[in-house]
Amino acid sequence: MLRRHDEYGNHKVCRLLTCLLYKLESNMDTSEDSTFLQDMLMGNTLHLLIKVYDRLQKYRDQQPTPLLESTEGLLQDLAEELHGEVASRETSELLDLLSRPHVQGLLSVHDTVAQKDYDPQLPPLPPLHDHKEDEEDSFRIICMIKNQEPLGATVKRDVSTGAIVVARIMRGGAADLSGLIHEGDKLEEVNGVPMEDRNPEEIIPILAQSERTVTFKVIPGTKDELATKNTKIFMRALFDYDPKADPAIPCKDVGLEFRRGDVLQIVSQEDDTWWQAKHQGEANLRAGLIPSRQLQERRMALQRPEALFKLPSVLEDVDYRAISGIQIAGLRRSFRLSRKDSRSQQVRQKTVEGHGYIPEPIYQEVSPYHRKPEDRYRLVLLTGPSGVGVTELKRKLLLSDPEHFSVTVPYTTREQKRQEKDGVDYHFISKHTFEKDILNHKFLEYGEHSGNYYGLNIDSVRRVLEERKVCLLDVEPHVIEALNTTEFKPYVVFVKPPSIERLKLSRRKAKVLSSPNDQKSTKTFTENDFKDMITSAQAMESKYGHLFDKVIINDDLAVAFTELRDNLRKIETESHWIPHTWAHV
Ligand SMILES: Nc1ncnc2c1ncn2[C@@H]1O[C@H](COP(=O)(O)OP(=O)(O)OP(=O)(O)O)[C@@H](O)[C@H]1O
Repeated sequence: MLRRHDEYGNHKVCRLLTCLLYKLESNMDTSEDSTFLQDMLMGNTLHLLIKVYDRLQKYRDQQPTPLLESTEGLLQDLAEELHGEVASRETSELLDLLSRPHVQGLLSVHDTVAQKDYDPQLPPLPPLHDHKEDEEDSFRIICMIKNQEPLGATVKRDVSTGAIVVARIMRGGAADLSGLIHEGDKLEEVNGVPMEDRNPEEIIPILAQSERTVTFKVIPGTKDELATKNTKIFMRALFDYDPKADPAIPCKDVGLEFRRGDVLQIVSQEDDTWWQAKHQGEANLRAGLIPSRQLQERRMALQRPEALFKLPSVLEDVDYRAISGIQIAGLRRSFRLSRKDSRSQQVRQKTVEGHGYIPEPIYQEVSPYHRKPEDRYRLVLLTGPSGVGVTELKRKLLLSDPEHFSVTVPYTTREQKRQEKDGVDYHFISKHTFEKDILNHKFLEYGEHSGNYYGLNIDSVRRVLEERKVCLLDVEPHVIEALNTTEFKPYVVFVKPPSIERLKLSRRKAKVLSSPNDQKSTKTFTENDFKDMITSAQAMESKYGHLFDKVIINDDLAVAFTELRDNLRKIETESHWIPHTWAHV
Protein backbone atom coordinates (compact mmCIF):
# COMPACT_ATOMS: atom_id res chain seq x y z
CA MET A 1 0.00 0.00 0.00
CA LEU A 2 2.61 2.53 1.07
CA ARG A 3 4.74 1.84 -2.00
CA ARG A 4 2.35 3.78 -4.20
CA HIS A 5 3.56 7.32 -4.58
CA ASP A 6 1.34 8.76 -7.26
CA GLU A 7 -1.75 10.84 -6.47
CA TYR A 8 -3.93 7.79 -6.88
CA GLY A 9 -1.80 5.90 -4.36
CA ASN A 10 -2.07 8.64 -1.76
CA HIS A 11 -5.81 8.73 -2.25
CA LYS A 12 -5.98 5.00 -1.63
CA VAL A 13 -4.00 5.37 1.58
CA CYS A 14 -6.51 7.95 2.78
CA ARG A 15 -9.41 5.66 1.91
CA LEU A 16 -7.75 2.82 3.73
CA LEU A 17 -7.22 5.03 6.80
CA THR A 18 -10.88 6.10 6.79
CA CYS A 19 -11.95 2.48 6.44
CA LEU A 20 -9.66 1.45 9.28
CA LEU A 21 -11.05 4.22 11.45
CA TYR A 22 -14.60 3.14 10.70
CA LYS A 23 -13.85 -0.50 11.55
CA LEU A 24 -12.03 0.39 14.74
CA GLU A 25 -14.76 2.70 15.96
CA SER A 26 -17.06 -0.20 16.79
CA ASN A 27 -14.39 -1.65 19.09
CA MET A 28 -13.66 1.52 21.06
CA ASP A 29 -14.35 1.32 24.75
CA THR A 30 -14.27 5.06 25.45
CA SER A 31 -14.68 8.10 23.25
CA GLU A 32 -11.21 9.17 24.38
CA ASP A 33 -9.71 6.21 22.49
CA SER A 34 -11.79 7.01 19.48
CA THR A 35 -10.76 10.68 19.45
CA PHE A 36 -7.10 9.69 19.86
CA LEU A 37 -7.22 7.28 16.91
CA GLN A 38 -9.20 9.68 14.78
CA ASP A 39 -6.72 12.48 15.46
CA MET A 40 -3.80 10.17 14.75
CA LEU A 41 -5.11 8.55 11.58
CA MET A 42 -6.51 11.71 10.06
CA GLY A 43 -3.80 14.01 11.40
CA ASN A 44 -1.36 15.93 9.28
CA THR A 45 1.66 14.29 10.88
CA LEU A 46 0.77 10.79 9.73
CA HIS A 47 -0.03 12.00 6.23
CA LEU A 48 3.27 13.86 5.99
CA LEU A 49 5.07 10.74 7.21
CA ILE A 50 3.43 8.71 4.49
CA LYS A 51 4.61 11.27 1.94
CA VAL A 52 8.16 11.08 3.32
CA TYR A 53 8.00 7.29 3.21
CA ASP A 54 6.80 7.38 -0.41
CA ARG A 55 9.59 9.74 -1.36
CA LEU A 56 12.18 7.51 0.32
CA GLN A 57 10.81 4.47 -1.47
CA LYS A 58 11.28 6.29 -4.76
CA TYR A 59 14.95 6.90 -3.99
CA ARG A 60 15.41 3.36 -2.77
CA ASP A 61 14.12 2.07 -6.10
CA GLN A 62 16.59 4.33 -7.92
CA GLN A 63 19.38 3.11 -5.59
CA PRO A 64 21.39 6.37 -5.57
CA THR A 65 24.97 6.16 -4.33
CA PRO A 66 26.78 9.04 -2.61
CA LEU A 67 29.60 10.69 -4.53
CA LEU A 68 31.53 11.08 -1.33
CA GLU A 69 31.24 9.23 1.97
CA SER A 70 32.79 12.03 3.99
CA THR A 71 32.54 15.70 3.19
CA GLU A 72 34.65 16.63 6.19
CA GLY A 73 38.00 16.15 4.38
CA LEU A 74 36.73 17.99 1.33
CA LEU A 75 35.70 20.90 3.48
CA GLN A 76 39.11 21.05 5.14
CA ASP A 77 40.98 20.94 1.80
CA LEU A 78 38.78 23.64 0.38
CA ALA A 79 39.23 25.88 3.41
CA GLU A 80 43.04 25.50 3.24
CA GLU A 81 43.09 26.31 -0.46
CA LEU A 82 40.90 29.35 -0.05
CA HIS A 83 43.04 30.68 2.80
CA GLY A 84 46.04 30.65 0.43
CA GLU A 85 44.13 32.77 -2.12
CA VAL A 86 44.27 36.55 -2.26
CA ALA A 87 41.31 37.48 -0.06
CA SER A 88 38.46 38.52 -2.29
CA ARG A 89 34.96 39.35 -1.13
CA GLU A 90 33.64 36.07 -2.63
CA THR A 91 36.24 33.82 -0.93
CA SER A 92 35.66 35.39 2.49
CA GLU A 93 31.92 34.98 2.01
CA LEU A 94 32.35 31.31 1.05
CA LEU A 95 34.63 30.67 4.03
CA ASP A 96 32.13 32.35 6.30
CA LEU A 97 29.30 30.24 4.85
CA LEU A 98 31.19 26.98 5.26
CA SER A 99 32.02 27.74 8.88
CA ARG A 100 28.36 28.33 9.85
CA PRO A 101 26.92 25.70 12.19
CA HIS A 102 23.90 24.82 10.06
CA VAL A 103 26.07 24.18 6.95
CA GLN A 104 28.35 21.99 9.05
CA GLY A 105 25.30 20.26 10.52
CA LEU A 106 23.95 19.60 7.04
CA LEU A 107 27.24 18.11 5.88
CA SER A 108 27.46 15.99 9.00
CA VAL A 109 23.96 14.61 8.29
CA HIS A 110 25.07 13.93 4.70
CA ASP A 111 28.04 11.93 5.99
CA THR A 112 25.91 9.97 8.44
CA VAL A 113 23.48 9.01 5.67
CA ALA A 114 26.26 8.29 3.16
CA GLN A 115 28.04 6.02 5.64
CA LYS A 116 24.74 4.50 6.82
CA ASP A 117 26.03 5.15 10.30
CA TYR A 118 22.70 5.33 12.10
CA ASP A 119 23.39 3.55 15.37
CA PRO A 120 24.47 5.61 18.38
CA GLN A 121 28.10 5.23 19.34
CA LEU A 122 28.35 3.77 22.79
CA PRO A 123 31.67 4.05 24.56
CA PRO A 124 33.43 0.85 25.68
CA LEU A 125 32.15 -0.50 28.97
CA PRO A 126 33.93 1.03 31.95
CA PRO A 127 36.35 -1.14 33.95
CA LEU A 128 34.47 -2.98 36.67
CA HIS A 129 35.68 -2.31 40.19
CA ASP A 130 36.04 -5.35 42.47
CA HIS A 131 34.42 -7.56 39.89
CA LYS A 132 34.28 -11.25 40.72
CA GLU A 133 33.52 -13.84 38.03
CA ASP A 134 30.80 -15.61 40.00
CA GLU A 135 28.90 -12.33 40.52
CA GLU A 136 28.59 -11.84 36.78
CA ASP A 137 24.84 -12.08 36.42
CA SER A 138 24.00 -10.33 39.65
CA PHE A 139 24.48 -6.86 38.17
CA ARG A 140 23.72 -5.07 34.95
CA ILE A 141 25.62 -2.37 33.07
CA ILE A 142 23.33 0.07 31.32
CA CYS A 143 24.60 2.65 28.88
CA MET A 144 22.18 5.31 27.68
CA ILE A 145 22.53 8.09 25.14
CA LYS A 146 21.90 11.45 26.74
CA ASN A 147 19.46 13.91 25.18
CA GLN A 148 17.31 16.85 26.32
CA GLU A 149 14.83 14.52 28.08
CA PRO A 150 15.23 14.00 31.81
CA LEU A 151 15.97 10.43 32.81
CA GLY A 152 12.54 10.11 34.40
CA ALA A 153 13.55 8.33 37.57
CA THR A 154 13.95 9.27 41.21
CA VAL A 155 16.31 7.65 43.67
CA LYS A 156 16.36 7.33 47.44
CA ARG A 157 18.58 5.97 50.15
CA ASP A 158 17.41 2.64 51.55
CA VAL A 159 17.33 3.34 55.28
CA SER A 160 18.13 -0.22 56.30
CA THR A 161 21.08 -0.88 53.95
CA GLY A 162 22.21 2.67 53.15
CA ALA A 163 22.18 1.76 49.45
CA ILE A 164 20.98 4.13 46.73
CA VAL A 165 17.96 2.56 45.05
CA VAL A 166 15.62 3.59 42.24
CA ALA A 167 12.53 4.89 44.04
CA ARG A 168 10.28 5.32 41.05
CA ILE A 169 10.34 5.28 37.28
CA MET A 170 8.21 7.95 35.66
CA ARG A 171 5.80 6.37 33.17
CA GLY A 172 6.70 7.27 29.59
CA GLY A 173 10.04 8.79 30.60
CA ALA A 174 13.44 7.85 29.13
CA ALA A 175 14.19 5.23 31.81
CA ASP A 176 10.75 3.64 31.45
CA LEU A 177 10.92 3.51 27.65
CA SER A 178 14.39 1.93 27.79
CA GLY A 179 12.93 -0.92 29.81
CA LEU A 180 16.34 -1.34 31.45
CA ILE A 181 15.97 0.38 34.80
CA HIS A 182 13.29 -0.62 37.29
CA GLU A 183 11.97 0.50 40.61
CA GLY A 184 13.89 -1.20 43.41
CA ASP A 185 17.14 -1.52 41.39
CA LYS A 186 20.21 -0.73 43.49
CA LEU A 187 22.61 1.79 41.94
CA GLU A 188 26.19 0.60 42.36
CA GLU A 189 27.88 3.11 40.09
CA VAL A 190 26.94 6.11 37.95
CA ASN A 191 29.43 6.93 35.17
CA GLY A 192 31.98 4.81 36.95
CA VAL A 193 31.58 6.68 40.24
CA PRO A 194 30.76 4.25 43.11
CA MET A 195 27.53 5.16 44.90
CA GLU A 196 28.53 3.75 48.26
CA ASP A 197 28.22 6.32 51.06
CA ARG A 198 26.77 8.90 48.68
CA ASN A 199 23.62 11.00 49.06
CA PRO A 200 20.92 10.82 46.38
CA GLU A 201 21.48 14.55 45.65
CA GLU A 202 25.10 13.87 44.65
CA ILE A 203 23.97 11.93 41.58
CA ILE A 204 22.60 15.01 39.82
CA PRO A 205 25.99 16.72 39.26
CA ILE A 206 27.50 13.38 38.18
CA LEU A 207 24.77 12.98 35.56
CA ALA A 208 25.14 16.62 34.51
CA GLN A 209 28.88 16.18 33.93
CA SER A 210 28.51 13.31 31.48
CA GLU A 211 28.45 14.46 27.88
CA ARG A 212 26.92 12.04 25.43
CA THR A 213 26.17 8.93 27.41
CA VAL A 214 25.32 7.89 30.94
CA THR A 215 26.40 4.56 32.36
CA PHE A 216 24.79 2.86 35.32
CA LYS A 217 25.89 -0.26 37.12
CA VAL A 218 22.81 -1.64 38.86
CA ILE A 219 21.89 -4.66 40.91
CA PRO A 220 18.38 -5.55 39.74
CA GLY A 221 15.68 -5.35 42.40
CA THR A 222 12.96 -7.94 42.81
CA LYS A 223 9.91 -5.77 42.17
CA ASP A 224 6.96 -7.45 40.48
CA GLU A 225 6.79 -5.91 37.01
CA LEU A 226 3.19 -6.91 36.46
CA ALA A 227 2.13 -4.49 39.15
CA THR A 228 3.51 -1.56 37.20
CA LYS A 229 1.11 -1.70 34.29
CA ASN A 230 -0.63 1.48 33.16
CA THR A 231 -3.98 2.28 34.69
CA LYS A 232 -6.86 4.18 33.14
CA ILE A 233 -8.16 6.14 36.08
CA PHE A 234 -9.16 9.73 35.53
CA MET A 235 -9.39 12.23 38.36
CA ARG A 236 -10.53 15.81 38.44
CA ALA A 237 -8.18 17.86 40.60
CA LEU A 238 -10.07 19.88 43.20
CA PHE A 239 -7.11 22.01 44.24
CA ASP A 240 -4.26 23.88 42.58
CA TYR A 241 -0.82 22.30 42.70
CA ASP A 242 2.59 23.78 41.93
CA PRO A 243 5.45 21.29 42.41
CA LYS A 244 7.95 24.16 42.44
CA ALA A 245 6.35 25.44 45.65
CA ASP A 246 6.17 21.98 47.27
CA PRO A 247 9.13 21.37 49.57
CA ALA A 248 8.19 17.71 50.07
CA ILE A 249 8.29 16.51 46.45
CA PRO A 250 11.25 14.15 45.86
CA CYS A 251 12.24 15.95 42.63
CA LYS A 252 10.69 19.25 41.54
CA ASP A 253 11.53 18.70 37.87
CA VAL A 254 9.34 15.62 37.61
CA GLY A 255 6.36 17.23 39.38
CA LEU A 256 3.16 17.86 37.43
CA GLU A 257 1.60 21.28 37.81
CA PHE A 258 -2.21 21.47 37.67
CA ARG A 259 -5.12 23.78 38.41
CA ARG A 260 -8.39 23.05 40.15
CA GLY A 261 -10.76 21.51 37.60
CA ASP A 262 -8.05 19.89 35.42
CA VAL A 263 -8.70 16.25 34.52
CA LEU A 264 -5.66 14.04 35.12
CA GLN A 265 -4.99 10.50 33.99
CA ILE A 266 -3.51 8.63 36.93
CA VAL A 267 -0.98 6.20 35.51
CA SER A 268 0.42 4.84 38.74
CA GLN A 269 -0.84 4.66 42.31
CA GLU A 270 1.77 2.19 43.49
CA ASP A 271 3.42 4.66 45.77
CA ASP A 272 1.32 5.65 48.79
CA THR A 273 2.66 9.19 48.83
CA TRP A 274 3.30 10.17 45.23
CA TRP A 275 1.13 9.17 42.30
CA GLN A 276 2.10 9.53 38.68
CA ALA A 277 -0.21 11.37 36.35
CA LYS A 278 -0.57 13.12 33.00
CA HIS A 279 -2.92 15.84 31.88
CA GLN A 280 -5.83 14.12 30.16
CA GLY A 281 -5.61 14.20 26.38
CA GLU A 282 -1.99 15.33 26.36
CA ALA A 283 0.05 13.64 23.66
CA ASN A 284 3.22 13.70 25.79
CA LEU A 285 3.85 10.19 27.08
CA ARG A 286 5.82 11.33 30.10
CA ALA A 287 4.02 11.25 33.45
CA GLY A 288 4.72 13.57 36.37
CA LEU A 289 4.53 13.24 40.14
CA ILE A 290 1.48 14.49 42.04
CA PRO A 291 0.66 14.14 45.75
CA SER A 292 -1.44 11.04 46.43
CA ARG A 293 -4.91 11.45 47.92
CA GLN A 294 -3.57 10.12 51.21
CA LEU A 295 -0.75 12.67 51.32
CA GLN A 296 -3.01 15.55 50.35
CA GLU A 297 -5.62 14.52 52.93
CA ARG A 298 -2.94 14.60 55.61
CA ARG A 299 -1.78 18.03 54.44
CA MET A 300 -5.31 19.41 54.39
CA ALA A 301 -6.04 18.03 57.83
CA LEU A 302 -3.01 19.94 59.10
CA GLN A 303 -4.19 23.14 57.42
CA ARG A 304 -7.81 22.84 58.55
CA PRO A 305 -7.76 24.72 61.87
CA GLU A 306 -6.13 27.65 60.11
CA ALA A 307 -8.69 27.59 57.30
CA LEU A 308 -11.57 27.52 59.74
CA PHE A 309 -10.06 30.40 61.59
CA LYS A 310 -9.71 32.48 58.43
CA LEU A 311 -12.99 31.97 56.60
CA PRO A 312 -15.99 32.50 58.86
CA SER A 313 -15.97 36.28 59.12
CA VAL A 314 -16.59 36.57 55.38
CA LEU A 315 -18.94 33.63 55.15
CA GLU A 316 -20.96 34.83 58.09
CA ASP A 317 -21.62 37.94 56.06
CA VAL A 318 -23.26 35.81 53.42
CA ASP A 319 -25.31 33.84 55.91
CA TYR A 320 -26.20 36.96 57.81
CA ARG A 321 -27.66 38.50 54.68
CA ALA A 322 -29.65 35.37 54.21
CA ILE A 323 -31.37 35.58 57.56
CA SER A 324 -31.34 39.32 58.11
CA GLY A 325 -34.65 39.84 56.41
CA ILE A 326 -33.50 42.16 53.62
CA GLN A 327 -34.47 39.14 51.60
CA ILE A 328 -33.58 35.53 51.79
CA ALA A 329 -31.27 35.18 48.86
CA GLY A 330 -31.73 31.50 48.06
CA LEU A 331 -35.43 31.51 48.70
CA ARG A 332 -36.02 34.76 46.88
CA ARG A 333 -34.14 33.53 43.90
CA SER A 334 -36.07 30.32 43.67
CA PHE A 335 -39.31 32.32 43.69
CA ARG A 336 -38.23 35.27 41.64
CA LEU A 337 -39.34 34.25 38.18
CA SER A 338 -42.67 32.91 39.24
CA ARG A 339 -43.69 35.03 42.21
CA LYS A 340 -44.81 38.55 41.81
CA ASP A 341 -45.43 39.61 45.37
CA SER A 342 -42.60 38.01 47.30
CA ARG A 343 -40.24 40.97 47.27
CA SER A 344 -41.35 42.62 50.49
CA GLN A 345 -41.93 39.45 52.44
CA GLN A 346 -39.98 38.70 55.56
CA VAL A 347 -39.60 34.98 55.65
CA ARG A 348 -37.80 32.74 58.12
CA GLN A 349 -35.74 30.41 56.03
CA LYS A 350 -34.32 26.99 56.61
CA THR A 351 -32.04 25.07 54.36
CA VAL A 352 -32.13 21.35 54.33
CA GLU A 353 -28.85 19.51 54.72
CA GLY A 354 -28.35 17.32 51.69
CA HIS A 355 -27.60 13.66 51.34
CA GLY A 356 -25.71 14.09 48.09
CA TYR A 357 -22.10 13.08 47.74
CA ILE A 358 -19.66 15.94 48.19
CA PRO A 359 -16.13 14.90 47.41
CA GLU A 360 -13.26 15.88 49.65
CA PRO A 361 -11.64 18.79 47.86
CA ILE A 362 -8.70 16.68 46.69
CA TYR A 363 -9.35 14.46 43.70
CA GLN A 364 -12.63 13.21 42.31
CA GLU A 365 -12.68 10.17 40.08
CA VAL A 366 -14.42 11.06 36.81
CA SER A 367 -15.64 9.24 33.70
CA PRO A 368 -16.53 10.49 30.24
CA TYR A 369 -20.25 11.11 29.74
CA HIS A 370 -22.14 11.73 26.52
CA ARG A 371 -25.83 12.40 26.95
CA LYS A 372 -28.00 9.98 24.98
CA PRO A 373 -31.19 11.36 23.39
CA GLU A 374 -33.32 9.39 25.85
CA ASP A 375 -31.44 10.73 28.90
CA ARG A 376 -32.82 13.57 30.97
CA TYR A 377 -30.90 16.82 30.84
CA ARG A 378 -28.47 17.56 33.63
CA LEU A 379 -29.83 19.95 36.24
CA VAL A 380 -28.22 23.37 35.86
CA LEU A 381 -27.39 25.10 39.13
CA LEU A 382 -26.51 28.79 38.99
CA THR A 383 -24.88 30.35 41.99
CA GLY A 384 -22.97 33.48 42.90
CA PRO A 385 -22.93 36.40 45.31
CA SER A 386 -26.09 38.46 45.61
CA GLY A 387 -26.45 41.07 42.86
CA VAL A 388 -23.88 39.52 40.52
CA GLY A 389 -26.46 38.79 37.82
CA VAL A 390 -27.61 35.21 38.35
CA THR A 391 -31.28 36.11 37.87
CA GLU A 392 -30.50 38.20 34.83
CA LEU A 393 -28.60 35.35 33.16
CA LYS A 394 -31.33 32.87 34.03
CA ARG A 395 -33.97 35.13 32.56
CA LYS A 396 -31.98 35.57 29.37
CA LEU A 397 -31.67 31.80 28.98
CA LEU A 398 -35.40 31.33 29.49
CA LEU A 399 -36.22 34.00 26.94
CA SER A 400 -33.72 32.59 24.45
CA ASP A 401 -35.53 29.23 24.29
CA PRO A 402 -38.63 28.81 26.49
CA GLU A 403 -39.29 25.37 24.98
CA HIS A 404 -35.90 24.11 26.10
CA PHE A 405 -35.25 25.84 29.44
CA SER A 406 -37.58 25.97 32.42
CA VAL A 407 -37.68 26.85 36.12
CA THR A 408 -39.29 25.27 39.16
CA VAL A 409 -42.67 26.26 40.60
CA PRO A 410 -42.56 26.96 44.37
CA TYR A 411 -44.78 25.26 46.92
CA THR A 412 -46.95 27.12 49.44
CA THR A 413 -49.59 26.55 52.09
CA ARG A 414 -51.23 29.93 51.57
CA GLU A 415 -54.61 30.18 49.96
CA GLN A 416 -54.88 30.23 46.19
CA LYS A 417 -55.99 33.59 44.79
CA ARG A 418 -58.62 33.77 42.09
CA GLN A 419 -56.28 34.65 39.22
CA GLU A 420 -53.67 32.04 40.28
CA LYS A 421 -53.31 28.59 38.76
CA ASP A 422 -52.21 25.57 40.80
CA GLY A 423 -48.95 24.17 39.40
CA VAL A 424 -48.26 27.39 37.47
CA ASP A 425 -47.94 30.17 40.05
CA TYR A 426 -47.50 27.80 42.99
CA HIS A 427 -48.19 24.26 44.00
CA PHE A 428 -50.83 24.84 46.68
CA ILE A 429 -50.62 22.18 49.37
CA SER A 430 -51.90 21.76 52.93
CA LYS A 431 -49.86 22.62 55.99
CA HIS A 432 -49.94 18.96 57.00
CA THR A 433 -48.47 17.82 53.64
CA PHE A 434 -45.87 20.60 53.73
CA GLU A 435 -44.72 19.58 57.23
CA LYS A 436 -44.62 15.92 56.21
CA ASP A 437 -42.45 16.85 53.22
CA ILE A 438 -40.14 18.85 55.51
CA LEU A 439 -39.65 15.73 57.63
CA ASN A 440 -39.02 13.68 54.49
CA HIS A 441 -36.24 16.13 53.44
CA LYS A 442 -38.15 17.11 50.33
CA PHE A 443 -37.55 20.82 50.74
CA LEU A 444 -34.23 22.18 49.60
CA GLU A 445 -35.21 25.52 51.11
CA TYR A 446 -38.35 26.64 52.88
CA GLY A 447 -39.56 29.52 55.03
CA GLU A 448 -42.55 30.89 56.85
CA HIS A 449 -44.33 34.19 56.29
CA SER A 450 -47.57 35.39 57.94
CA GLY A 451 -48.24 31.86 59.14
CA ASN A 452 -47.81 30.31 55.67
CA TYR A 453 -45.00 28.14 54.38
CA TYR A 454 -43.18 28.73 51.08
CA GLY A 455 -40.54 26.41 49.74
CA LEU A 456 -38.54 24.80 46.98
CA ASN A 457 -39.56 21.16 46.81
CA ILE A 458 -37.25 18.65 45.16
CA ASP A 459 -40.28 17.20 43.31
CA SER A 460 -40.65 20.47 41.39
CA VAL A 461 -37.12 19.90 40.02
CA ARG A 462 -38.12 16.37 38.99
CA ARG A 463 -41.24 17.69 37.23
CA VAL A 464 -39.20 19.98 34.98
CA LEU A 465 -36.73 17.23 34.13
CA GLU A 466 -39.55 14.79 33.37
CA GLU A 467 -40.87 17.31 30.83
CA ARG A 468 -37.53 16.79 29.02
CA LYS A 469 -36.47 20.36 29.68
CA VAL A 470 -33.31 21.84 31.15
CA CYS A 471 -34.14 22.88 34.71
CA LEU A 472 -32.41 26.15 35.70
CA LEU A 473 -32.13 26.61 39.43
CA ASP A 474 -30.40 29.46 41.20
CA VAL A 475 -29.28 28.48 44.64
CA GLU A 476 -27.00 29.42 47.48
CA PRO A 477 -23.85 27.27 47.26
CA HIS A 478 -24.63 25.29 50.42
CA VAL A 479 -27.71 23.84 48.66
CA ILE A 480 -25.57 22.17 45.98
CA GLU A 481 -24.83 19.28 48.34
CA ALA A 482 -28.47 18.18 48.48
CA LEU A 483 -28.65 18.01 44.68
CA ASN A 484 -25.28 16.44 44.04
CA THR A 485 -26.72 13.05 43.10
CA THR A 486 -26.69 10.61 40.20
CA GLU A 487 -30.35 11.43 39.57
CA PHE A 488 -29.76 15.15 38.98
CA LYS A 489 -26.15 15.15 37.75
CA PRO A 490 -25.96 18.89 38.46
CA TYR A 491 -23.81 21.15 36.31
CA VAL A 492 -22.79 23.96 38.64
CA VAL A 493 -22.07 27.40 37.23
CA PHE A 494 -20.55 30.01 39.49
CA VAL A 495 -21.25 33.57 38.34
CA LYS A 496 -18.38 35.73 39.46
CA PRO A 497 -18.11 39.52 39.54
CA PRO A 498 -15.35 41.22 37.54
CA SER A 499 -12.97 43.73 39.17
CA ILE A 500 -14.46 46.64 41.11
CA GLU A 501 -13.45 49.03 38.31
CA ARG A 502 -15.36 46.95 35.76
CA LEU A 503 -18.37 46.64 38.11
CA LYS A 504 -18.51 50.42 38.48
CA LEU A 505 -18.48 50.79 34.71
CA SER A 506 -20.83 47.99 33.70
CA ARG A 507 -23.41 48.52 36.49
CA ARG A 508 -23.60 52.33 36.14
CA LYS A 509 -27.28 52.21 35.32
CA ALA A 510 -28.20 48.86 36.93
CA LYS A 511 -30.74 48.59 39.72
CA VAL A 512 -29.92 46.33 42.64
CA LEU A 513 -32.99 44.22 41.91
CA SER A 514 -33.51 43.06 38.37
CA SER A 515 -37.12 41.89 38.22
CA PRO A 516 -39.22 43.98 35.89
CA ASN A 517 -42.17 43.06 38.11
CA ASP A 518 -40.67 44.95 40.97
CA GLN A 519 -41.77 48.54 40.68
CA LYS A 520 -39.93 49.59 43.83
CA SER A 521 -36.50 48.46 42.69
CA THR A 522 -34.99 51.86 42.06
CA LYS A 523 -31.88 51.58 44.26
CA THR A 524 -28.62 51.62 42.33
CA PHE A 525 -25.42 49.85 43.45
CA THR A 526 -23.03 51.63 45.83
CA GLU A 527 -19.29 51.08 46.03
CA ASN A 528 -19.88 49.08 49.22
CA ASP A 529 -22.33 46.80 47.38
CA PHE A 530 -19.59 46.05 44.86
CA LYS A 531 -17.02 45.42 47.60
CA ASP A 532 -19.46 43.07 49.39
CA MET A 533 -20.11 41.26 46.14
CA ILE A 534 -16.40 40.68 45.55
CA THR A 535 -15.73 39.60 49.15
CA SER A 536 -18.67 37.19 49.11
CA ALA A 537 -17.52 35.77 45.77
CA GLN A 538 -14.03 35.14 47.17
CA ALA A 539 -15.43 33.44 50.27
CA MET A 540 -17.79 31.28 48.20
CA GLU A 541 -15.04 30.27 45.82
CA SER A 542 -12.64 29.28 48.56
CA LYS A 543 -15.26 27.24 50.43
CA TYR A 544 -17.25 25.74 47.55
CA GLY A 545 -14.96 26.22 44.53
CA HIS A 546 -14.36 22.48 44.22
CA LEU A 547 -18.06 22.02 43.45
CA PHE A 548 -18.13 24.42 40.52
CA ASP A 549 -17.99 22.99 37.01
CA LYS A 550 -17.75 26.36 35.35
CA VAL A 551 -16.85 29.87 36.50
CA ILE A 552 -18.28 32.68 34.38
CA ILE A 553 -17.18 36.26 34.99
CA ASN A 554 -20.18 38.51 34.49
CA ASP A 555 -18.54 41.62 33.16
CA ASP A 556 -20.25 42.34 29.86
CA LEU A 557 -23.70 40.77 30.15
CA ALA A 558 -23.97 39.71 26.50
CA VAL A 559 -20.55 38.01 26.61
CA ALA A 560 -21.35 36.22 29.89
CA PHE A 561 -24.69 35.05 28.50
CA THR A 562 -23.12 33.70 25.29
CA GLU A 563 -20.47 31.86 27.31
CA LEU A 564 -23.11 30.32 29.55
CA ARG A 565 -25.38 29.29 26.68
CA ASP A 566 -22.48 27.77 24.72
CA ASN A 567 -21.35 25.80 27.75
CA LEU A 568 -24.81 24.43 28.39
CA ARG A 569 -25.06 23.44 24.74
CA LYS A 570 -21.73 21.63 25.01
CA ILE A 571 -22.77 19.47 27.95
CA GLU A 572 -25.93 18.51 26.08
CA THR A 573 -24.18 17.50 22.90
CA GLU A 574 -20.54 16.72 23.60
CA SER A 575 -18.65 14.22 25.68
CA HIS A 576 -17.49 15.64 29.00
CA TRP A 577 -16.39 14.45 32.44
CA ILE A 578 -18.75 13.65 35.29
CA PRO A 579 -18.11 11.96 38.67
CA HIS A 580 -17.39 8.27 38.17
CA THR A 581 -20.16 7.29 40.60
CA TRP A 582 -22.76 9.04 38.43
CA ALA A 583 -21.64 7.26 35.30
CA HIS A 584 -21.84 3.75 36.75
CA VAL A 585 -25.20 2.94 38.30
N1 LIG B 1 -23.21 42.21 33.30
C1 LIG B 1 -24.07 43.12 33.74
N2 LIG B 1 -23.97 44.39 33.34
C2 LIG B 1 -24.83 45.34 33.80
N3 LIG B 1 -25.81 45.10 34.67
C3 LIG B 1 -25.97 43.84 35.11
C4 LIG B 1 -25.11 42.78 34.66
N4 LIG B 1 -25.50 41.65 35.27
C5 LIG B 1 -26.53 41.95 36.06
N5 LIG B 1 -26.83 43.26 35.95
C6 LIG B 1 -27.85 43.99 36.67
O1 LIG B 1 -27.52 43.92 38.06
C7 LIG B 1 -28.70 43.86 38.82
C8 LIG B 1 -28.67 42.64 39.73
O2 LIG B 1 -28.72 41.46 38.89
P1 LIG B 1 -29.53 40.17 39.36
O3 LIG B 1 -30.82 40.54 39.98
O4 LIG B 1 -29.57 39.25 38.22
O5 LIG B 1 -28.56 39.65 40.47
P2 LIG B 1 -28.68 38.31 41.32
O6 LIG B 1 -27.35 37.64 41.22
O7 LIG B 1 -29.85 37.52 40.90
O8 LIG B 1 -28.87 38.90 42.78
P3 LIG B 1 -29.78 38.36 43.99
O9 LIG B 1 -29.13 37.11 44.46
O10 LIG B 1 -29.66 39.45 44.96
O11 LIG B 1 -31.12 38.13 43.44
C9 LIG B 1 -29.85 43.87 37.84
O12 LIG B 1 -30.33 45.17 37.69
C10 LIG B 1 -29.22 43.38 36.56
O13 LIG B 1 -29.92 43.87 35.43
